[in-house]
Amino acid sequence: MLKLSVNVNKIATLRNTRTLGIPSILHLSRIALRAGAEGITVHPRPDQRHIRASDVGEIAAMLREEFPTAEYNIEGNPFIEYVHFAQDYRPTQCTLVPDSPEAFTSNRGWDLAANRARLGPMIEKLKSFGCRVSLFMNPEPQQMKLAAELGADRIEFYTEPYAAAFAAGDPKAADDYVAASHAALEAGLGLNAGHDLNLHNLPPLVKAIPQLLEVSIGHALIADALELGMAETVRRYVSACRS
Ligand SMILES: CC(=O)[C@@H](O)[C@H](O)COP(=O)(O)O
Ligand SMILES: NCC(=O)COP(=O)(O)O
Repeated sequence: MLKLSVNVNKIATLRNTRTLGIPSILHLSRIALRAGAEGITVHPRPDQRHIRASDVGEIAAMLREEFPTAEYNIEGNPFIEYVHFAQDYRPTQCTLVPDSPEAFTSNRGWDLAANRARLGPMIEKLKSFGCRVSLFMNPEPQQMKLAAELGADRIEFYTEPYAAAFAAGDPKAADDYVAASHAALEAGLGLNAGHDLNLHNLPPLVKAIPQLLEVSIGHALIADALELGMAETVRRYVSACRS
């Protein structure tokens, strides 16, 4: 069954504009998990623009104590601090992403041939911590065999191009992903997907690639949560104004 991992980066983005601790990442993660999400994803970036080092540990402790079957997915370029996160908190899954520290958001998958000397030992180290390792990848069938040879358990398709093509009405939006999924499955890899997935583009992707194991969704999900919660919230504030 396809699992949903809720990416809470954007909750931290809002929280970080004040020093009040609201919205609370822990509280909203609990709500997400109680509503049926199977996991929580964070992407702590070196500049701590959203998720802070302290969040990574606090979420790990909360999941361990309150939701022991939930999956914890930590994404990032495996610089030294990332490795410490994996070693200290033992997430279910390490998703390795090749983004530069100053990148606006994740914007590409790995070039495995160019990074094999770094990734091979890194994957081995992360797996020695008991973590599943997933590589963030463009839908490129020719790279899948090497992903498996480097020791990855899964790949996560970088779905921004799919989301953009879908939004533009391209009927072939998922075709490259389907081709790459065949190569990945053939190589023995599990399949995840993420980036710019939303309520509209997710169902056709799942239909095209029924073998998907996990999607991690943040930006659109948090935006939808604001929209779907706005009317009730305003009703309560109006009522508070009249009380
Ligand atoms: C790895 C990935 O696809 C990302 O979507 C990422 O986790 C989002 O990061 P930001 O929230 O920093 O844009
Ligand atoms: N791995 C993708 C992710 O965690 C969330 O991406 P987005 O939904 O914030 O674009």
